[in-house]
Amino acid sequence: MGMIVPIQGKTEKECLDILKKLREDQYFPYLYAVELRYDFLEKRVEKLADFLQGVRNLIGEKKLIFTIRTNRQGGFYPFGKSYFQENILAMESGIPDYIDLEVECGISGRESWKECIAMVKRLGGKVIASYHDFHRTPDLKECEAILERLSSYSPDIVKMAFMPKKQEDVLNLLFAGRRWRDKYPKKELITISMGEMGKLSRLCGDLSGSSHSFVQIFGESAPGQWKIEEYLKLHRALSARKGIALLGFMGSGKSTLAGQLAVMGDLPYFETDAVLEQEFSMSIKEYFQKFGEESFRREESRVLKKMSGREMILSPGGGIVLKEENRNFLKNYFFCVYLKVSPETVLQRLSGTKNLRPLLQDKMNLTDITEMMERRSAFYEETADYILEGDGKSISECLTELQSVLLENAFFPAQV
Ligand SMILES: Nc1ncnc2c1ncn2[C@@H]1O[C@H](COP(=O)(O)OP(=O)(O)O)[C@@H](O)[C@H]1O
Ligand SMILES: O=C(O)C1=C[C@@H](OP(=O)(O)O)[C@@H](O)[C@H](O)C1
Ligand SMILES: [Mg+2]
Repeated sequence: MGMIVPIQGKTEKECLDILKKLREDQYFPYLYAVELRYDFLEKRVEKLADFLQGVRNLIGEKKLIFTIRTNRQGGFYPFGKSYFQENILAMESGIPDYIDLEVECGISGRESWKECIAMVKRLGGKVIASYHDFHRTPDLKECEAILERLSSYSPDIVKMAFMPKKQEDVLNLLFAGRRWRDKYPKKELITISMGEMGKLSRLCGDLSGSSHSFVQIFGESAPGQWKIEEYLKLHRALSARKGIALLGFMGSGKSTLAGQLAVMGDLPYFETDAVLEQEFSMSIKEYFQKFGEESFRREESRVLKKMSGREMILSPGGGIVLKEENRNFLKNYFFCVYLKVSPETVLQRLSGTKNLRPLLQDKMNLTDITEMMERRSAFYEETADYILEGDGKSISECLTELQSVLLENAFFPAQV
């Protein structure tokens, strides 16, 4: 789960000062995004593009969420026509990555939201369709209906935050999110049960399907937010997904990158192939010759199932995703990165290698590699939490990208 820090300065200068402090903070590399709560500003910003550029200069490549929380949904901005205008103006600067748009469910005016969302997208922005109630939690059925209504606007992220009055409220919200996420596994979701009672909801995204959590460094923007240092520790302890798995076709660089990543993160490193080679005292090539692929796949799955519950870097064989049970296991226990490369890259990297893959023995040509890759690529994509486009990137470029993705998803070991 990626951590998002809200910025709530009352003036432009205060926001920029907070961001300067944030940039120097030891936890800055761990952030997924910074949320600028525009409604906290006491005065409308005259030169919004300049202000946002100042923000961007301070946060570098971190994602920026521009949020105007209105007085209808727990914020300070008076709802009206200018709500849409300010959001569009912000996006016209081309600087925010996301615009948070409060979507009113069950009232007329759907067209205004649709228009605004279309405009944000046309300007190159992404949309978080959000819905908050700081006083209550709707029942399970209504939570589910709200999620459907929010997703009917085709936003990039759906966000729902409610205040619980009883324990059941927390569970209902989480359950509604879980069901929604199972229905739309590739869509992103943030579900929050607020206050002390709901604090667990901010930590258990693996269970509830929630992708990100708002945390505090300089004070909370909504009740129940964890302090970043608490969040990092607790999330790691509670999450079933403790490992990091590198997936991809033969030659995509799994073994190479996993080995180096393990050193960088001081983590144990496992290769399903190496475990099997040791167990059977023979190379993978010899195993294929003696026992065939079917037997190899059985043994490979067996070894994989032993790899849960520990922090580690895992480099499985490229064919691990062929079995559904393996894909599910990987999704449940690992943050999965798909190293995506073209058939040309595979051919170039594996031609002349001593470690000849048995499945490519008579197939070291573009046509056969392409065909085999096409049979697998949907499985890699389905299993991946992140896709790293590897063509043309050096090993060290891949490592740098991997490290920041893992930090931003609270997966790399805390060095703080
Ligand atoms: N980013 C990269 N750029 C260039 N060569 C690479 C890169 N990553 C891996 N390689 C090389 O490609 C070959 C296959 O890499 P390997 O890690 O064994 O892949 P896999 O485990 O996915 O089959 C090795 O010779 C390795 O040095
Ligand atoms: O893709 C595959 O089916 C295989 C990939 C190999 O590992 P690498 O992906 O590390 O080459 C190895 O497990 C075996 O030869 C089968
Ligand atoms: Mg390998």
